[in-house]
Amino acid sequence: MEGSRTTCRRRGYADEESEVGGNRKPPVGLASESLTGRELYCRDSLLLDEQGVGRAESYRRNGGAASGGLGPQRPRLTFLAELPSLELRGTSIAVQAAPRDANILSAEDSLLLAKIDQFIDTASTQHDVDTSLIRQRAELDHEKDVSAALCTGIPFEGGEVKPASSCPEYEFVASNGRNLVAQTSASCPILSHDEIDKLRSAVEGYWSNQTVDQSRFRYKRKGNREAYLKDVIRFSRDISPIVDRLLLERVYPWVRSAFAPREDSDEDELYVFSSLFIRYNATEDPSKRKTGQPLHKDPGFVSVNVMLNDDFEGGGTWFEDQITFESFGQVEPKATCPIKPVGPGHALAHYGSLRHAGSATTSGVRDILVIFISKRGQVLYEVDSVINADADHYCPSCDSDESQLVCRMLYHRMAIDQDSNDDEAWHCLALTLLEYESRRSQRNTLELAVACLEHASQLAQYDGKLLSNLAYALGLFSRRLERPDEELVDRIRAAYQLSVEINFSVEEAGCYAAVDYESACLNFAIWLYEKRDFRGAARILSRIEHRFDMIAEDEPDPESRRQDLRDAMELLAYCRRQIDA
Ligand SMILES: O=C(O)CCC(=O)C(=O)O
Ligand SMILES: [Fe+2]
Repeated sequence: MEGSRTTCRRRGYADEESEVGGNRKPPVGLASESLTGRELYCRDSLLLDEQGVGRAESYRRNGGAASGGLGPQRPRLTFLAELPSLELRGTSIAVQAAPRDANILSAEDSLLLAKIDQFIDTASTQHDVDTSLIRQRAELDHEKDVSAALCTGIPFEGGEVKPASSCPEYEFVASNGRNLVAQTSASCPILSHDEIDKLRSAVEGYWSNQTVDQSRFRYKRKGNREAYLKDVIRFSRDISPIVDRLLLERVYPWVRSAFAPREDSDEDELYVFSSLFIRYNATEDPSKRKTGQPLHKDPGFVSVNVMLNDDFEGGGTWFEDQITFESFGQVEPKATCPIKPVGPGHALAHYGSLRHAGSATTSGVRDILVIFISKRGQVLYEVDSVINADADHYCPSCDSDESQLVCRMLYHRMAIDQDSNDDEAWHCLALTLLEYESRRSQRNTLELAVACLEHASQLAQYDGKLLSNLAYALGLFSRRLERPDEELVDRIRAAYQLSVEINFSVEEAGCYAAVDYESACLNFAIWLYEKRDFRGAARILSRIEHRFDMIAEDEPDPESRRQDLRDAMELLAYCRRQIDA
């Protein structure tokens, strides 16, 4: 749940003034900083931190969902297969589907990884970083996760192979032609009405027993709540048999059948890494901004999302893969319609690594139970998510910012090792390289970062944030060239354009993407302004002209969003004056 990759933090590496057309001055009235505000999205924590909790909890609080591709586990580094080709021409991008179910790299990608390894190797020697400690720590963390899950009393799958009859009937909801989301069939709810009633009243009891609102999710709205399943069980023991039955007789057999043919090993055993009741409450939301979750990946292997009621409007889960290139420019139901289970007691199940969002509940209250299923033996399964969440303080032994950055690079590199199709691992690695580059300019760092971003964009064709960062990095790259060629300029334009359209589609689907959308528009416009394309810049900026009213005070950082919009409006006014002149 929660968290996701929404946050944008201004990064300090874009201090250049415009050099286009000999105009080295910012436009009248526009502070030079605002022109340098090309942001790199960073995927660090969105949620408040707290000490002394197990990782499954701190994960949610820290916004670990922001990150790590925790997809199906695959063997470590294997080589050679085709990755999709990304062609950017004009403003359209033609992409072939990524072969997600193979952890395989082309010779070219292996070469890229070898260069990255060499880079990290040199940097860790320079900064005296002990890379083996990092690996050990990740393994230890995994052991702690499993022990913490054992302590909850929530049952693990066990070794016994269940009869086929115990698996609920289900069908796949095609997502871009691939079988990635399953839903239970109409005749086969996984919870009865009676069970739902018991679970909901246990949660209500748990909540009403809390003297203070303990919710720690930053995206929470007034009236929204969440509760860990394990805490609710501790509060109300009589729901234990319902949970046991749900997991042992329904959820585990379903996840097995749909996503995980059984391997012959204990290590393969499924367990609940974390599970939460979530209440989206649109009736108490004073901002009327509705209530949902921004795009994110989940921790673990497969997520099961159980519907507990249906007397609300809006809501549902929306998957980034529902976007198609054909859908831009038109409101296409397939792209904008979130998926809902067929009724209360029914569920969706999807790979945790499939980026998704909770679409806004527009009226009433929507209750769901989300269950994050992991595999016992996947030592590094959570590496990337936790690193994303904890990147800045994961390595207390690092005594400098640079050595921290080297640690982060290594973490992301480990995540790629584990799942070479983890687009966010490539993306995060690129951002870390860029940050390192901004502190310590070193040959080839920018090139490596761009190559990682390109690679990530082949794996995740519909990631608006990624495309904006790719365009930004390519922009940095092109400034270093004496004469950037047309093709590069076209690529930057196409990536920005696509980022804007994708973020627009995400909003159309009822999901929160405001900061991403506005930043993509602003960054694109700044780039166009630098090219003295005032009309183009004005066209893009006019898309975000009337959005001040959409900012609510309970957003994570309303002031920085307001500042971005102010900058955008100043630039828009300047561009319009240029057009009129
Ligand atoms: O609201 C939804 O359906 C999405 C929930 C979700 O993605 C989560 O809790 O991780
Ligand atoms: Fe989720």
